[in-house]
Amino acid sequence: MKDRIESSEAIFLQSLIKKIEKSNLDTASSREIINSLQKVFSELSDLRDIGDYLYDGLYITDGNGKTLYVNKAYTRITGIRADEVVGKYVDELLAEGVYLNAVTPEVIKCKKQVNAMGESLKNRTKMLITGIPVLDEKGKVKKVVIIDREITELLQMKDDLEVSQKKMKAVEKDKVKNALEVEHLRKQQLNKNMIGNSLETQKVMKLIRQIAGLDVTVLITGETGSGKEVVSTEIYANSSRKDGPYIKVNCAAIPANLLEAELFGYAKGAFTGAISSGKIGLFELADKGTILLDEIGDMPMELQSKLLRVIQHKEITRIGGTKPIKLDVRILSATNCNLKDLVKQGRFREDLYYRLNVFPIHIPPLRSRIEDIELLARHFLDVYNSKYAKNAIIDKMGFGMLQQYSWPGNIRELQNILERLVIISEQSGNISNEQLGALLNINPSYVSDLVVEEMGLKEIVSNIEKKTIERVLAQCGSTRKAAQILKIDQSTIVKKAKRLGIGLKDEKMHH
Ligand SMILES: Nc1ncnc2c1ncn2[C@@H]1O[C@H](COP(=O)(O)OP(=O)(O)OP(=O)(O)O)[C@@H](O)[C@H]1O
Repeated sequence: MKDRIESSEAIFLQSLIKKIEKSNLDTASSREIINSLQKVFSELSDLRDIGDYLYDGLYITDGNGKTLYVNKAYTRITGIRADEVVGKYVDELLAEGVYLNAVTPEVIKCKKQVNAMGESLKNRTKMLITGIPVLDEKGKVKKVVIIDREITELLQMKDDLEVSQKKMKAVEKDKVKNALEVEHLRKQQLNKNMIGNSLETQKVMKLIRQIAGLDVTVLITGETGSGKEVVSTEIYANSSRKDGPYIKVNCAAIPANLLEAELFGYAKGAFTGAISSGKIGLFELADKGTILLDEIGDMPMELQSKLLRVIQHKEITRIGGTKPIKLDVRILSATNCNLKDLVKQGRFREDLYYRLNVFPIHIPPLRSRIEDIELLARHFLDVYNSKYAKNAIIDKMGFGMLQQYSWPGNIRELQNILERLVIISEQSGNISNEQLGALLNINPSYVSDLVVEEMGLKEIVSNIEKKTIERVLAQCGSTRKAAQILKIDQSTIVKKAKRLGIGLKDEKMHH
């Protein structure tokens, strides 16, 4: 430690001793001088201690760049010990390669404060270097004080900050992307027009157009899967509330004991186990918008009374709450039950039935709007072909079979069957009538009246001939064997194949 200021102390001491020797002083004066020398010593070591307490590195040179002092922090930051530099000129140290560059020469040259960024060659610590000149009364540089501030951590923090800022930006971007996707899906859902060109569907569409804009309560009835939710969405999408919320509640899917809390919410501390802050109900969520109460026939009696009050007073009270909350909600309800029958059986409140049934829309079952079937089937073929990257095709007879089926599950069932057909379809794209028949559980050879009307006997026979020859050829692999099975000449098979457009490529290859 002593080394660090040894040279400057030594010079100072030597000059003092010389002075004592030159001036023949008596012992008392000598003692006095020695006393003051000791005082200076102690002050110097005090200064040294103070320097060692500093957190920043301190490097002091004289006006010629000769290193006089470095503190402990300097060694900590740069990894350079005091004895490696004290007493040496900065130029010397640069030549030795202890430093790659230094600010001291620059400070001496311009006599001004110099700031620079540096990096220790020993331990790669990054630092901010400030060089300050100490000038004498003539303006000459007496000392240069260099302060080294370690900034590795600071730079690391800056890097970390940049990384987290980037992450935050990515999250923000994702949020925007997701919001756009949700909006896109919402629009897609809303724009998903009802498909159907039958007279019955056209009638339903006309009703929707008539009442969508009026704030009337609508009861939508129809068999399961017939499109009640589709109709409800169409009403909402074409109403003045289309920018407000659209809440769908399936009254049959929520257990009866939870339905009340779901619909009306509950107040703070309403019951043990409830969220202490209370819970907003679906009616409140639907404020300024539309609520669809699906499967309304499954609503428990006690809730029916509460719903009636909501409709009459246009306000709700949360469970356990005292304050009624005013609401502006359009109510649409849907059911596949006959509500009138339920009223007769005492399972549905008559007053509520009339309140809900202000405007009824009934959707006929799919089997009674046969004209819609091909259009819907083509639509679902497109949807699932693109979903599964397939090219499934249904021929005229196939459509005939679809029209023949009774569709107890209505459009949902048609949609499911089409999805399964696309999944099992071969690469060639053709869906065989056997496959279709197996899925519908009907005999494929059965020809519907509609097919008869549309195709005529000749085409029906050709069709059956083609399908049969194709199937037998696929089974036995040669025209010769197929001829045996079908009990006709081989040449007839070849001729028919040519006429009906049946490829015999595989067989040629076998020969
Ligand atoms: N006219 C239509 N055009 C296109 N798709 C339709 C049509 N009607 C119904 N669908 C489709 O059929 C499926 C069943 O329709 P939806 O859910 O509206 O029936 P639902 O009567 O509400 O059924 P549930 O009685 O089970 O509640 C849905 O996937 C829907 O998109």
